[in-house]
Amino acid sequence: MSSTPRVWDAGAAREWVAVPRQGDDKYSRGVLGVITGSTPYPGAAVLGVDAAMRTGVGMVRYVGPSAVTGAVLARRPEVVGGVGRVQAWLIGSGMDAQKRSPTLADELGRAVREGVPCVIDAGALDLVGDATGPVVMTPHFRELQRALAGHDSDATVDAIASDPPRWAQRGADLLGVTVLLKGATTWVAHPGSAAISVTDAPGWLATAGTGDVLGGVLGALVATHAREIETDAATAMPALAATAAWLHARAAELASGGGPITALDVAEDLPTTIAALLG
Ligand SMILES: NC(=O)C1=CN([C@@H]2O[C@H](COP(=O)(O)OP(=O)(O)OC[C@H]3O[C@@H](n4cnc5c(N)ncnc54)[C@H](OP(=O)(O)O)[C@@H]3O)[C@@H](O)[C@H]2O)[C@@H](O)CC1
Ligand SMILES: Nc1ncnc2c1ncn2[C@@H]1O[C@H](COP(=O)(O)OP(=O)(O)O)[C@@H](O)[C@H]1O
Repeated sequence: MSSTPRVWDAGAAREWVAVPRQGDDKYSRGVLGVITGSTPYPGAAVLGVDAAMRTGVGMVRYVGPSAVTGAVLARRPEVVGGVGRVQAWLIGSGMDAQKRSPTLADELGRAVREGVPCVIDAGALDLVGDATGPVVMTPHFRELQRALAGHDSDATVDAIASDPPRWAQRGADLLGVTVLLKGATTWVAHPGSAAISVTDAPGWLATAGTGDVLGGVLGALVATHAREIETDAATAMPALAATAAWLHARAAELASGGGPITALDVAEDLPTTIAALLG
């Protein structure tokens, strides 16, 4: 796609944050199903779920091993455990695709084949092609290289790092999904559309777990825009991805104030960031 990339800004982001309408209840606002985390990486589930709830969503249903569910509930008692009806899925953060149990493979397979929008991260990126609903995938450079390995032998980590917008677009075109490519600048690409950039995130964001927080933000935005996605997924999915990256960057800026941050700091500053945006 040769069109000039669009730089996402506050005006654009404001259009894609769902404010509860009078008469809404938790189900009409949207429910996010989450299958993230694992015994080696329980924190990824905690971070993503906390970020999703702080972005604003009717409810989160979490599905995972009992020890990880315990960690999620210890941080967020509002979460409901177990499978149920959802408007979107967030899957893959804090998982290793090489170590997937049959039970987890079954849960992930059912989620991606349900036809609802999916945010696919880290250890579930190999399932992008199995999804039957709209998908936004959220790789960093190494993860995009792995996802494209069977499609384009030129997709090396160095090549992706040297031209992220080109490779985000290539990924979107080859895989037929929205790609949010993480890095110092975040690039969002969708087949046949101009790329979007999200700039000016603080370098302090380069710390463990901030990608898991971004997954939660995006999951909440997707779950609360089911109607818009059903009407026009090609517009909604890239706009929601860019809005998630924009909120994430601004929350990081607020949390940082020029100093170091942790991933949880970013999640904690999401409500204030959203309130300031809605102003
Ligand atoms: N709190 C949580 O639960 C968190 C959970 N997380 C979860 O972890 C999972 C894996 O995510 P990831 O991005 O680390 O995976 P991946 O792309 O395979 O990278 C591995 C590459 O890194 C490199 N490498 C390693 N150490 C290095 C070093 N010291 N210095 C330099 N290089 C080093 C290593 O290189 P090598 O050692 O092989 O040479 C290899 O190339 C994922 O599911 C994510 O969600 C994270 O979000 C964090 C918080
Ligand atoms: N140098 C940087 N400047 C600003 N943001 C960055 C920089 N490096 C990484 N990020 C952002 O930090 C997050 C890191 O996500 P990810 O690589 O998935 O880490 P993790 O797996 O530890 O959560 C992404 O949102 C990415 O865009």
